[in-house]
Amino acid sequence: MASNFDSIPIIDVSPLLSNPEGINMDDPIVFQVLEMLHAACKNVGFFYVKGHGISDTLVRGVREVSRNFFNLPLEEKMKIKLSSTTGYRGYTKLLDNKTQGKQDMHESIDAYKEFTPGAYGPIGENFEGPNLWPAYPQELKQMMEEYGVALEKLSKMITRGIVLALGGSPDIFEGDRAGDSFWLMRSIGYPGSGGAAHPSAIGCEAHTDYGLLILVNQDDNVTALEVQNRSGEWIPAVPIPGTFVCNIGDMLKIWSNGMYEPTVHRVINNSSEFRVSIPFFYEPNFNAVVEPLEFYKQKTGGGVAKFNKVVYAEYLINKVRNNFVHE
Ligand SMILES: N=C(N)NCCCC[C@H](N)C(=O)O
Ligand SMILES: O=C(O)CCC(=O)C(=O)O
Ligand SMILES: [Fe+2]
Repeated sequence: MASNFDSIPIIDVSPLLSNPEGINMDDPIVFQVLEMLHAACKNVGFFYVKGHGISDTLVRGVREVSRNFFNLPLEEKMKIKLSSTTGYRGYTKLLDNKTQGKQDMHESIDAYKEFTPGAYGPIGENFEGPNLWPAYPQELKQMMEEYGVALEKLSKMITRGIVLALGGSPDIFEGDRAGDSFWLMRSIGYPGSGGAAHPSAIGCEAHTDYGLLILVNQDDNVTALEVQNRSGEWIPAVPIPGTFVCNIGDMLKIWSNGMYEPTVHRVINNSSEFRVSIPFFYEPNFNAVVEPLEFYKQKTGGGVAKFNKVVYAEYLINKVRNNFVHE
């Protein structure tokens, strides 16, 4: 559970990425990184990731190109409108996103992992693609696709680090669990309070995220993401250039039998600037059956499962059906 943290730790993950053969547990520097990952997941549920190896050009580029898209006239943006008939892929205008039943002061483009129609059975039909990309800026599709590949790899390595920290098998989340992650990436635009929004409008209502691990690529010049500690105080995730803000999701709580719990967070853009952020949601496989793992049951609660199992696709569709004002 979140402690009374007053800041969000910064973790340099480069030692986890430097060995192409895998993570070298005998390296004392690696060991230190793993300890930090465990402590951050356990006490805060959030940490900054630096030393991730993803080029600044790509990280800034996807934000700039997304910003150029959000600057287009609404009519143009609505050409790629998200609905229940587009597999929940595409653009959603201001106030049409809902979090915890409240309308959010943000607009977004959602892109999920693409899959062959039929591959996930009847429930999978809800999410059948393809992703919808705009004609302008024409480079958005290619940049986001490159970004998705890079972020999936990074998420996988951080997830391995979290498991290794307690001495688990590094591939515990591979295969049927998250080896074929049904990831989502969202480009999000939050108007400044001088713009379309009224002052202090909630950009994204307080919530936890659904999946395994989330990496947020946020603008450098606006502080808007806030993370709640145990006393209920909101701790700002002040942008640190060159980092991602990483947090854990609901499914990691179940898999880890409560060792790690997601932390409530929200977004309020009180600045006069339009803010862009791009969370990458690293999720279980679409059809994953998520239940407390033996390894974590031994580490928590004396081998007893504290949570019932969940089929990720069912959990997801129940959430997503309530995420939009219009379909
Ligand atoms: N597949 C996933 N993870 N979707 C999460 C999107 C976030 C929706 C919204 N902010 C909410 O939290 O309700
Ligand atoms: O924009 C952000 O910084 C985070 C957004 C978020 O929490 C979400 O979309 O789940
Ligand atoms: Fe979130």
